[in-house]
Amino acid sequence: MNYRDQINALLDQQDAKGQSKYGHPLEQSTAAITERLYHLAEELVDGLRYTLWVIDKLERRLKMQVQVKLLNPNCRPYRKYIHDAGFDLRANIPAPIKLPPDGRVKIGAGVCMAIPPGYYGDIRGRSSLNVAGILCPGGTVDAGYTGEICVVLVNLSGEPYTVQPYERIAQLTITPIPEVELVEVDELAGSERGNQGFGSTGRV
Ligand SMILES: O=c1ccn([C@H]2C[C@H](O)[C@@H](COP(=O)(O)OP(=O)(O)OP(=O)(O)O)O2)c(=O)[nH]1
Repeated sequence: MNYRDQINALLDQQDAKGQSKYGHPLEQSTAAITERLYHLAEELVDGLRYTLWVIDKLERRLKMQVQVKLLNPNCRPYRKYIHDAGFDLRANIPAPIKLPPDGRVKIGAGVCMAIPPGYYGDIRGRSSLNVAGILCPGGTVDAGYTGEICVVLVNLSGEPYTVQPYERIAQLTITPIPEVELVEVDELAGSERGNQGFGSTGRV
């Protein structure tokens, strides 16, 4: 019997006017039903909690765990929404840094990560900074690299840019790498594109 049926069965013990069908005084009958309903509600909440706990456990089984060591508690990699591709990396700097036009800088992100074999950390720009002309040329964090992750920024905005302490300056995705073996040959198998590249297909 589901909970709704159990509740209705309890209520059925009283007639439409609230009188007990079994001859118990009204107060006694109502108190007994209310108490039983409280117990049902407790069982329901308990069942719900357990279900959520099991869902969480099952979901964790699907997740790859990556060890993270924070060099600064303000630099925890940040993901605003659970399905975001990247974790934002922050500038681990105690004071603002001025980046002149055309200047470039390497900034520690205050975090080390043990990226598992078969994956790499792909450092990419944030669109908000890209559009402002503060570009991250990208970087590769190899599995096995345990030093501080650093971010390179280049100022192509034409104006000075001040990087603030703990500002989110780039993002890092954890990206799978296919197993690859390079096989040396004298000639590559032919293809339609051949050696045409660098704009050979035109602009439009
Ligand atoms: O933007 C970057 C690029 C690299 N690294 C770290 C992680 C990476 O595993 C290591 C080496 O990077 P990469 O192989 O790109 O540099 P390299 O110039 O080829 O140096 P190495 O001779 O150390 O491989 O430096 C960063 O923290 N940020």
